[in-house]
Amino acid sequence: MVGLQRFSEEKALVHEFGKYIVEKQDSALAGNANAVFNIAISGGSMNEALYEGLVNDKEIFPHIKWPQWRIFFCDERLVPFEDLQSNYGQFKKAVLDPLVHEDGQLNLGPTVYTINESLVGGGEKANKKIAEEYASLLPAAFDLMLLGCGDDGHTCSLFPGVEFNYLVEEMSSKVLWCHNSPKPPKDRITFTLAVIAVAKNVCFLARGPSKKAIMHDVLIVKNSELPAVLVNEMVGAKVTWFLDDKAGALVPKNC
Ligand SMILES: O=C1O[C@H](COP(=O)(O)O)[C@@H](O)[C@H](O)[C@H]1O
Repeated sequence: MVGLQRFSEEKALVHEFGKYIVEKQDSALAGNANAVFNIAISGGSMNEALYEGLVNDKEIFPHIKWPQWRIFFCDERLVPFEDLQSNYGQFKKAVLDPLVHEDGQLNLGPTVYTINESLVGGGEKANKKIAEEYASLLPAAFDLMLLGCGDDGHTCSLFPGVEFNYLVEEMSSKVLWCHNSPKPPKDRITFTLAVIAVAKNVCFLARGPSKKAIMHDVLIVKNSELPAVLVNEMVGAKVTWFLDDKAGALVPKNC
C-alpha cells in the first residue's frame, strides 16, 4: 500500500516535501560524516519543488547536508546541458546556482552525476554508450528516488504503450536509451524499473489540474499499463505520493 500525502496549500506541500527528504537524508547518513546520501531526481516540475522545499525554505535549508549528497538523474534528455530541455540544465538553474551563494555565503554543493555531454549528438552508438556509462556510475541502491508522473502516466522516461515495452519490461540493464519519446526530445536515457525496484524510498510528486485525470487512473483505477502504477505495484509501502488537491481532485482524501 503506497503512502499518500495531500495538500490544499502549495507552501505546506513543499515544506512537508522538504521535511520528508531531510528524514530520508538523516536515516541514510545516520550522523556519519563519511556517509553519502544517494538520491535520484526527476526533471520537469520537480525542479521548482526542490528549490521551494530545500533551498528557499529557511526552516529546511539548514538541515540539508549538501556535501554528502550524491545526485543522479532518473532520466535525461540527450541534448547539450545549455539546452532548455536538459534535466541537468534545468536543475542547475533552479537549484544549484541559487544554492551556491544562499544566505550570502559560499555553499559547498552536492556531487552531481551527469551524462557524458561530449557524446551527445553522436548517433545510435554514442547514445547507447551514454546509457552504459551512466549505468556504471549508479550506486547499488538509491536511498531516495524522486519521481514525476506525466499526464500520460509516464515516469522517468518510461512511457505507456507497447512501443515502449523495450524500456518498461527491461529488468537487467539499469539505464537504457529511449529513441522514440512521444514527448520531445525523442532521444533520452532512462532508469529502468530494475533500479526503482531496489530503491530504499521512492517519492512521487504530482501537482496541478493537468494531473487530475492521470492521478485517478494511477491511484484509483490502478491501470497496470501505466509505468507509474508498475512502480506502485513493485515498490509498495516504500512509495510515498505528494499531491496537491488540484491533482488529487478525483482521488478520495481517505484513499
Ligand atoms: O519528460 C519528463 O517528464 C516527467 C514528468 O514531468 P512533470 O513536469 O509532468 O512532473 C519527468 O519526471 C521526467 O524527468 C521528464 O524527463
